[in-house]
Amino acid sequence: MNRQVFLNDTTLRDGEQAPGVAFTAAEKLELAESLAAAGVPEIEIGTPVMGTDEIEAIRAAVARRLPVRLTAWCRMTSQDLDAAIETGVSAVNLSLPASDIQLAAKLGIDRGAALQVIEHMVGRAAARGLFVAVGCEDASRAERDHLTRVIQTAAGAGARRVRLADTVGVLDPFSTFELVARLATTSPIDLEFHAHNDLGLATANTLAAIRGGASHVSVTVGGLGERAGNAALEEVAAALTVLDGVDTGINLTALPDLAAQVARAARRSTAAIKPVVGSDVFTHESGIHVAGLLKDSRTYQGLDPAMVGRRRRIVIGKHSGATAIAHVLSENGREVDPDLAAAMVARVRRKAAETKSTVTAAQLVDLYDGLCSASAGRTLKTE
Ligand SMILES: CC(=O)SCCNC(=O)CCNC(=O)[C@H](O)C(C)(C)COP(=O)(O)OP(=O)(O)OC[C@H]1O[C@@H](n2cnc3c(N)ncnc32)[C@H](O)[C@@H]1OP(=O)(O)O
Ligand SMILES: O=C(O)CCC(=O)C(=O)O
Repeated sequence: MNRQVFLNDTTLRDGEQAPGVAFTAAEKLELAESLAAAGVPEIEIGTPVMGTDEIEAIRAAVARRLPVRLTAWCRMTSQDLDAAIETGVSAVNLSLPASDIQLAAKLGIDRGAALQVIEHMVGRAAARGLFVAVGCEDASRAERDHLTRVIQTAAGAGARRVRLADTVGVLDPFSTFELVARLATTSPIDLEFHAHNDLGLATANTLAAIRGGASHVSVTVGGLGERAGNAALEEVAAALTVLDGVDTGINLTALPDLAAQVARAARRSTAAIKPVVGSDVFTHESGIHVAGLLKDSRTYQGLDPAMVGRRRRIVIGKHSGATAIAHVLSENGREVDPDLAAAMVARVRRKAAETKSTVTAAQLVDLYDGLCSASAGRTLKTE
């Protein structure tokens, strides 16, 4: 794909909306600095209307003059916009529901009234010299022609971008592509897609949105966010690089540390199998895989760990074969006697099954030395 894609990281806004997550002002600032250092071009920094603490935290981030756009999330109300203006940010995302379900239940207004609110509030924010994005909450369940009218109204009033949110995570990559492609053909301004991961499709939908014409996508570190979270920054950045050759400007090698920093501040652990940043995603145990990898790493490696600042790791366990065992033993000063290889595989398998764990290098050496002694004893007896 030959065009630029911009990541809007919302770890500090939607990420912090994850249950029980509460970043301190200092953590918010440190995370904003790390995100900027990693090359993220835009950060949704928070929700000013939450009160003075949030306003102060955002103000502190603004004062750092980081080389990123800091955007404040606002409902489409004067109260929210005024709070955002107090923070000193240069950009706001003014959000209004787009679906009939949310317009009726939350605000008690219809589509026509929603368009009037957009025209008025976007005009007000733009007149203050702010970069204005309009957030269409629940766009995935909105009537399509209404979305087109929202985009036209927002653009006419001075908005520079419209964000289409799959707020409850009900799109799949096909419906995402269809939605975004349809709107992109007539949109006079940039489109952003904001995914949620309720069905495990956030990253896939984000990639589909980009194919459909979205120039911007919302992401969070580790996918942290409401309910099942958002599209993970590290997954989207790595996938765009590996699959589409798109340079997002993100330093991929910074992602593991960034994920650890967010996990610490969020008091959340990172799953071992979490793509890109999980502890085990570049670790191999299966005999067939290790034997292949040792000949050519491309056999079982779709993402080069070095690309994201990680290293391949080989461990010994229930599924190890003779090649892997010989390899690890050789690294630990033992050259395996070919006559003992099969017996060694059986011993390793038994040990791993008993301990329900991997076999450490020290344990492996012990097992091998024990096997050698037993074998030497048998030889002596037969002589
Ligand atoms: C999908 C998303 O992620 S949306 C973002 C969600 N983020 C948050 O909720 C941030 C944290 N929230 C808060 O701190 C508080 O809810 C506040 C400060 C925003 C509002 O607090 P309160 O005044 O106590 O309102 P409360 O939380 O009870 O209800 C939300 C109100 O916002 C209104 N509202 C919701 N979305 C919008 C919108 N886009 N535009 C205008 N009003 C809206 C609701 O209708 C409701 O109004 P009501 O009290 O008249 O019914
Ligand atoms: O309207 C927006 O800006 C997006 C809000 C959001 O986080 C969502 O709808 O999931």
